[in-house]
Amino acid sequence: MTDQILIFDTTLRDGEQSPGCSMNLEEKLRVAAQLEALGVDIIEAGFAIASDGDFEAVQAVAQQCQRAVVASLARAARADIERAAAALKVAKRPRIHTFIATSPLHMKVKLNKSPEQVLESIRESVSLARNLVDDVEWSAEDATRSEPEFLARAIETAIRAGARTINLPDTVGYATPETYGAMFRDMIARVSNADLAIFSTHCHNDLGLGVANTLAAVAAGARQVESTINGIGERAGNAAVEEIAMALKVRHDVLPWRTGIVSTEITRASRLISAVTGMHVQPNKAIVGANAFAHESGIHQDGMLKDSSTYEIMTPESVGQSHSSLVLGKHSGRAAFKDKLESLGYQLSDNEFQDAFQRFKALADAKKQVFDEDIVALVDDEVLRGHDRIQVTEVEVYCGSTGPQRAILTLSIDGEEVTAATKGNGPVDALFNAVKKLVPHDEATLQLYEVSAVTAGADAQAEVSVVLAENGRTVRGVGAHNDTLVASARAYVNALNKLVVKRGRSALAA
Ligand SMILES: CC(=O)SCCNC(=O)CCNC(=O)[C@H](O)C(C)(C)COP(=O)(O)OP(=O)(O)OC[C@H]1O[C@@H](n2cnc3c(N)ncnc32)[C@H](O)[C@@H]1OP(=O)(O)O
Ligand SMILES: CC(C)C(=O)C(=O)O
Repeated sequence: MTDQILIFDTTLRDGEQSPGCSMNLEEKLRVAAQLEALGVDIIEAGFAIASDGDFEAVQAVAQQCQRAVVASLARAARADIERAAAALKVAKRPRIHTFIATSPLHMKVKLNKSPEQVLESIRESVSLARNLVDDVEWSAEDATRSEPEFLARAIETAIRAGARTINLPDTVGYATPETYGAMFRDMIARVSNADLAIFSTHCHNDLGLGVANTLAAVAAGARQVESTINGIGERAGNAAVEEIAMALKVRHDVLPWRTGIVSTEITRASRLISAVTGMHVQPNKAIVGANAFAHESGIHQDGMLKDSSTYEIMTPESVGQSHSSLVLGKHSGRAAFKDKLESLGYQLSDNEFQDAFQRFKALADAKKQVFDEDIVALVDDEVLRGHDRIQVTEVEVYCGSTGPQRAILTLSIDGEEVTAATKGNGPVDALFNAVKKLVPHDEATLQLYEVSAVTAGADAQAEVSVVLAENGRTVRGVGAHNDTLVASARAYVNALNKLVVKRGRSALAA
């Protein structure tokens, strides 16, 4: 038995059955082009009878595809099969994929047919399809809830009628790896003409087992797998092609099968599907999630900096991503912080580094994500005020709709702490009055007070600029903090320090 697994991509058919994921013709053509670049073997382009739009899409994809087989789905009904054949007329390699349910529940309740009538439908539909195209796939819908005895008879009938691919879907995601693998082993052994067909998997993710079930079926002899990009599909979705392909690649030691998937095209395919369907990939999704190659915790980041194989079982490049990322947050340690500072062009002394790290940890505690701009603001702020004689130690502000607003400010002046409580017309005014009370500078006037956010988000750091003028001297102070008022106090005091320097080294008062 070959070790090559055919990849049947049904993003354009079952994937499109995800609520809200309809794609227009132009989008389907772009997706089909990317699926060919990705190296899938069969593209299920749609369900030709479903609508004129679906017919046109199947036809256009069939016309465009150069290498992949193009399939259309069809019920066990003459009109469906003839419509599929018509849409596929222009295909280089057409396939009709016809299906009917084989479980007692579906046959009785949904189809209102006896098992014998279903067998007759299989005979008729597959024969008709075979008269129209050479390549016919037959699916036993709800195979995993079908009686094994009857399922085997149905498969035998489909193969005898000319189907060369037999798909045994877990339509409602009910199987487990053990039961799904056992079903394939059982059918391949039991069906007398099984050797004439390729057996195929089609797994839904209702219990989150789609990929595990697919791999179990491959181990049991399936040689085609049906899946979708990003795992989109009816209800909880289908098995994700990128997960299957990478599992086979990364764990080839225990999963000794190959696919034609060009893994470096995976990320491009995933992003295209997200863009055209508007269905975003969850960040922690395997292979293609935004966090799949992102590391936040210090111990992992330290390991990654020493050797990426400590915490990555595949490289981001192997799935088409440019690099891993070390995301700075409250779990990060010194190694990652130092690496980030170096990449931003900073060379700090040991003391400066330790101070900056303390402040980074405090910021990370208060903020969900620390961006590069935050680090720049934080370090610049630290370096700027490192030698200031007047430092902001503590800020407390009481504000609200009923004034006057009040501030309690503690400054350290040449190492000595002093505190003042003041009122003002607004919290910033109250704060600046406190500075004036602690370090009188009556001749200085505030020329500018400006606040901007360092990054996006309600928890962004504020960067404040203050310009003070005194007797023809103008100085600008800046301050950054995730509390705008603390940033304001720092900016004002930074400007004041510069004024003191301009006055002459020892003169705190004008
Ligand atoms: C497991 C799967 O994913 S199967 C694919 C599911 N995908 C889709 O259904 C998307 C496209 N579907 C459609 O556009 C429409 O359902 C159509 C055009 C196929 C059919 O539309 P309608 O004729 O209005 O029928 P409707 O959808 O209401 O009901 C389905 C009919 O198909 C019958 N049917 C279901 N499966 C099959 C089958 N494999 N073979 C034959 N008949 C079937 C049902 O018994 C029902 O027949 P009834 O009307 O005599 O009771
Ligand atoms: C039509 C078949 C292949 C299907 O989509 C399913 O059973 O889930």
